[in-house]
Amino acid sequence: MEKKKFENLGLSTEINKAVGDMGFEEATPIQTQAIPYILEGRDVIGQAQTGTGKTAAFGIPILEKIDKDNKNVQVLILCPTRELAIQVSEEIRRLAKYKKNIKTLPVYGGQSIKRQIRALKKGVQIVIGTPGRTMDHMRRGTLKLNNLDMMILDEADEMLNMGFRDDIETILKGIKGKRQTIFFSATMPKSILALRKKYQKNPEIIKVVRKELTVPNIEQAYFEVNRRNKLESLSRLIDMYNPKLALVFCNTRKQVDELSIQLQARGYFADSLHGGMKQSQRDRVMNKFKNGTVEVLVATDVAARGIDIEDIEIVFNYDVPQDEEYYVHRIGRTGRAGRKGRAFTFVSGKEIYKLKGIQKYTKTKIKRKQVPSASDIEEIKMSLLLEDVIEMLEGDNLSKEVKVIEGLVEEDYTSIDIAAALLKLVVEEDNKEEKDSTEDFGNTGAEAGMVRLFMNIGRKQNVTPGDVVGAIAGETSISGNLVGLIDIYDRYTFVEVPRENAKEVLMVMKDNRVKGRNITIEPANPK
Ligand SMILES: Nc1ncnc2c1ncn2[C@@H]1O[C@H](COP(=O)(O)OP(=O)(O)OP(=O)(O)O)[C@@H](O)[C@H]1O
Ligand SMILES: [Mg+2]
Repeated sequence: MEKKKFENLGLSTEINKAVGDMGFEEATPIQTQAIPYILEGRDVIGQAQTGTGKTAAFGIPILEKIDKDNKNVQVLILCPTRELAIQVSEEIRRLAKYKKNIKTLPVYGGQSIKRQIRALKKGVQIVIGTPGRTMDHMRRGTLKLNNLDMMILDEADEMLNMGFRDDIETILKGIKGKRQTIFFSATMPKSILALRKKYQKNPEIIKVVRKELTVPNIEQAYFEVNRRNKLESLSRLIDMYNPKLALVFCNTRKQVDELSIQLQARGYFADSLHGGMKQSQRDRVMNKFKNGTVEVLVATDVAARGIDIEDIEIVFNYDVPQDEEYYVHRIGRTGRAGRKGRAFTFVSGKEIYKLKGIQKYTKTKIKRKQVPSASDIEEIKMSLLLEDVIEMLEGDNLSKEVKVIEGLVEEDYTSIDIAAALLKLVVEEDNKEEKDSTEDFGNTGAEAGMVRLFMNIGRKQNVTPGDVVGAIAGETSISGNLVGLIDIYDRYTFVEVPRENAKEVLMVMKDNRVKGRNITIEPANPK
């Protein structure tokens, strides 16, 4: 496919420098094709696979076109989720690093509107917003779009979906005069293309998808599992592949919360992300996921589109997605910018038909695989270990170690026996470590020195976090030290307590002694 050096796209030195800092060597095909048209002022529809740099494909030309002496809003970028608005605005800021006097601002719900209003007043040229909050600002008159030159719909098919369409139309109606309109997405269903006449003039349609809609360097597989075995299957696959980060999609908020609690109880560093959470909580979880404190993020489709986190090595569809497009976007959270990735889908009962539909739509084959047994996992761990050994044999200087082994060989041991003994030691050590960490109160998803205890507070009572804290404090000696309650999800909750007090709190929970304010607390024991 056509690739080009950025220097040959006729861009400013500021942009070329920024792009170099970001480590981009060549423009991707969508960038090569879309940038010249956008610079020309044409309306564009761009479709390219997930993770192929669509953000910079519109970000670069808008930065080149901004009039930096004009402090009014010249560009509006609309995104379907808050996390995506934040991310797109960060990417544009990186691209604008050497462009002086260009101000960008993300505006989204859940963040203080006053702060956004203050920032808008100071003069902003590029606004990146979610539809709801953008409309809110337009109504208040704090976002004026009479100088707008360009409007971009990132994830355009989602934005023009029924759910968002009224908002988008209201926004469009509020914009007067000339305007360049640009749509980008990895999926462009026909129903959306049919709408283009309504919103665009003579658009250039750029399509750089190949035969299949999904990215070829993502290994796609499905597992036929009984609903009851999903959790165990997920745990085994995570243990087997040991991904740096994994993203697990469920279809409902309730399922997200339940699963993330069950994973935490099994000792995984897991957490939830969905639209029912407070924005501050969503931000905290996203940051923890990006820095690796959370390794397994369980999410609804709020995380399906656009999110770009390098270390996501596996995407799981714990539930088969409702829409075929969503399959493409969900699995596209891995295998970005040419990296490899894996996408595993759990299928139970009749869902196999949905999977057939997905394969037809994406024009890809999803292979059937078996969930590994416990002994498979040991074997696979061993072979992964041997891969590391081979890598070391090829790359590292081992002369010091070689000398030690030579000493042993002189004592009449064969090098094969020595290697086997070392392998056994490493595997045993590895298993021991795992056991230690599960005995350590099972679930330590917390910061250093803190332990998270998982509990079942019972479904019947209407309990508040205060009730639980109060109840535990009343029965233990650590009232002052009880640090926090991480929310109540349905009938489950966590407390974070200092490590040295964990045993005491756990004992109280185990004995089921806490009956303060009519609450029964016990350590939960999910299957
Ligand atoms: N020319 C390039 N060379 C290398 N990396 C790039 C290039 N352009 C963009 N990237 C990086 O590739 C990653 C994916 O880019 P981006 O998020 O824009 O993908 P996308 O096409 O919008 O995907 P999605 O459909 O999932 O939204 C980002 O980390 C981005 O910084
Ligand atoms: Mg994108």
